[in-house]
Formats: sequence, structure tokens, C-alpha cells
Amino acid sequence: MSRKIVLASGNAGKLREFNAMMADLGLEFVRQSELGVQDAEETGLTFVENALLKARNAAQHTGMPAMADDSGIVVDALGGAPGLYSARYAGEHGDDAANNAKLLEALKDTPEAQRSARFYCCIVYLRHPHDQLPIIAEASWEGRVLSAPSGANGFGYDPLFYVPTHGCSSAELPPEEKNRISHRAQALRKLHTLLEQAKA
Ligand SMILES: O=c1nc[nH]c2c1ncn2[C@H]1C[C@H](O)[C@@H](COP(=O)(O)OP(=O)(O)OP(=O)(O)O)O1
Ligand SMILES: [Mg+2]
Repeated sequence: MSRKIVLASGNAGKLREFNAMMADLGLEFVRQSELGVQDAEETGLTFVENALLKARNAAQHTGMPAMADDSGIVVDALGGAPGLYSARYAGEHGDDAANNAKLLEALKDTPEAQRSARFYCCIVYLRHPHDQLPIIAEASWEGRVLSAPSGANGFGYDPLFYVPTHGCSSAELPPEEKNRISHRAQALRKLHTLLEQAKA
């Protein structure tokens, strides 16, 4: 697959990670902001609906193949919250410090054994604006919420997400290791396999 893809995200952390991972997969993309595409309204009630809304918006505004990621942290003790609403959990969209503080507060009386959580990522790819057969890949990454932030890498909830397989937070992982094992890495690899199979 050779055509350039418009990446329908405004999240600098995600763009950094897609930049690193897509190069390795031979996928070439351009950020939607460089093409004047405004963010889509995320009015969906599921991750896949929101990812589809973002990808469709970018494809319709550019006429190009488009890819979008909708992701979040799903916390068992909070009935799956903040989940779909992770980016605006504390109210202001993208205020990572406020979102993390609110999550710590919400779990302040929750013992370690009940702080299980997962990052979830859904990626949608559209070949063109009218594509009726989107390619969809999803993955989750199991962990638990720490009681204090740790680490300076990554973005969003990484300082609070403990990765049991590595004994550290996802913000303490070297970026290349996170880009090998994360929900986003797993979902992108699945999408790439589906793209190859579909020769999209
Ligand atoms: O690897 C991750 N490490 C830490 N936090 C993460 C990760 N992956 C998603 N998250 C959090 C950030 C944000 O609070 C929400 C995504 O929300 P989400 O709507 O998909 O993205 P966004 O609005 O920041 O940018 P955009 O929609 O333009 O892609 O989940
Ligand atoms: Mg968003």
C-alpha cells in the first residue's frame, strides 16, 4: 500500500508514537492539522464510532485515505470509566494533569488489588471518503492504576499506568518499548496485517 494517509488526530503524544511505529511498517502519513482539517465532534457512544467519525471527517475533507485512533483508560473499580471520556475526564479536553488528579482522587480508597485497568485502542482506516468497508483493529493493554505518578515519558495517563510485565509505569518505559507492547502498537500491527491482506 503506497498512498499517503491522513492521520486524524490532534494528540501530540499519539502522533509521536504513530510517527515512530508507522515508519517501521512502511506506512506514510500526514497530520490532519497540516491539511487544515478541523477536529471531528466525538459524539459516538463507543470507541469504534468515535474513531470512525474522526477518520470519515478527515477523509471527507481531504479526499485521501484516513486513519484515526480512539483510545482511553478503562478502570474496573470505576465501572469502566473514564473509558470513552478519558480525554475530558476532568472537564477540560486534553488536560492530562487534571485528568490524572481526578483519577487518583476517584481511587483514593481503592486497594491495590482492586485497581486493575486497561488501555484500549481502536484504529479505523478508510480507503476514501465513501468507503463502506472500513478496516478496524482494536487492542487492550492490561495493567493497574498506581497511587502516585511515576515516570516522565509518554503522555496522558502513562504516569499512573502500572505495567505488570515490566514492573514499572508506562511513563517509565523507553518509548521504543512502549511502542512495541502498548494497546496502540498492538492495534496498529493488527491493522497493518489487515491492510496487507486487503491490499488496501
Ligand atoms: O498510550 C496512552 N498513554 C496514556 N494515555 C492514553 C494513551 N492512549 C490514550 N490515552 C488517553 C489520553 C486521552 O485522555 C485519551 C484519548 O482520547 P482520544 O479522544 O482518543 O484522543 P485525543 O482527544 O487526545 O486526540 P484525538 O481524538 O485527536 O486523537 O486516552
Ligand atoms: Mg479525542
